[in-house]
Amino acid sequence: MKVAVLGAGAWGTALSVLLAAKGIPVYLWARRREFAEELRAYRENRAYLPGVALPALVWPTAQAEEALEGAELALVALPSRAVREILSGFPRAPLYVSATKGLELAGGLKRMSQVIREATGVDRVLALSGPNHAEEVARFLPTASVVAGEEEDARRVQALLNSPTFRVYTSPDLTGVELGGALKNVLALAAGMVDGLRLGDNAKAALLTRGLRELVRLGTALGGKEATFYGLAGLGDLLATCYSLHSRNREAGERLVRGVGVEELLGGRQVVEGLFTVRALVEWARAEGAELPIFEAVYRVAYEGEEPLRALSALMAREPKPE
Ligand SMILES: NC(=O)C1=CN([C@@H]2O[C@H](COP(=O)(O)OP(=O)(O)OC[C@H]3O[C@@H](n4cnc5c(N)ncnc54)[C@H](O)[C@@H]3O)[C@@H](O)[C@H]2O)C=CC1
Ligand SMILES: O=C(CO)COP(=O)(O)O
Repeated sequence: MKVAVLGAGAWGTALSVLLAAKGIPVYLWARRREFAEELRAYRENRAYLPGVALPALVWPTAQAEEALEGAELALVALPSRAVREILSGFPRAPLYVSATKGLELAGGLKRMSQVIREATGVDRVLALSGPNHAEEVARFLPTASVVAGEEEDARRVQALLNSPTFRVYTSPDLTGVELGGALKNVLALAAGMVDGLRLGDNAKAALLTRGLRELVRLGTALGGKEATFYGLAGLGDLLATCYSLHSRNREAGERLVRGVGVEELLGGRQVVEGLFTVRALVEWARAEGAELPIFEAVYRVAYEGEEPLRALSALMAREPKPE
């Protein structure tokens, strides 16, 4: 058994640690040769997941052939904007699991499993998503997650990843599981804005509850199942992200209200997926005429320079209506 993990950021590293702890050899692919060498030398990902030792069974490499040759599956933990380009040029794996949380706008909104399928020509693509901060998973704190896709493959991946500290559920709702993971990142930006503005717990609860409603409305319109959005990959991940000090999306929301520009956040070392997702989503929604007031408000603050308080006041001033 050999697994390739593509992407040596926090999440790819945490998943590698998890698999290695189960005795499974992992080839962890990093984009830069010097970085793969650094990982091998220090046996620690000092840039993205400091303080966690890399087990001997994790072999960092920058060579795609070495990572993928003979691998039974590839776990994709790349930033969403890199998935298509990177996988297009790589040798194929028989089975892919997307651990990336994002959306692409290219001739319509695409989920990461669709991007992987298009880039590789491989149909067997699943998604792994849930309330899963890498910092906690890699330290073996109790965590639950969902692997979604075709039943037999989902069961296989469940058996591969499930461990005493990482409980994996299966789901047939690939669309819903992927959308939950991508859309909650936008609400985490909004949560960070509320935190940064010190608007209080009531405001945050209201925003997230109404945001969840918007997420469910959009997610079901895009083909996800309502129940999925109230499960681990929806509400579960929304809570973990919006109330966490680990979350890069929540933190980016705080930084936006402190006046940090979106270009700086987009160009940062760590990926802030919500900023890419909200851009894809709002461009799509405007073209389609879809109404997404909270997602729109996040977009206007991030990309159109609207004052965050003004955007929130506009939400409060909408026509009163039944819940
Ligand atoms: N960090 C976490 O707790 C979790 C992250 N995820 C998802 O996993 C994906 C990866 O996130 P993290 O591992 O947290 O990233 P990270 O922020 O820790 O690191 C970014 C990684 O992306 C690489 N990178 C940057 N630009 C690239 C490019 N153009 N091509 C290839 N690689 C590039 C960097 O070298 C680095 O390895 C994201 O979609 C994220 O939403 C999902 C669950 C948990
Ligand atoms: O998806 C995550 C936890 O489930 C990580 O969230 P951030 O990308 O905001 O850190």
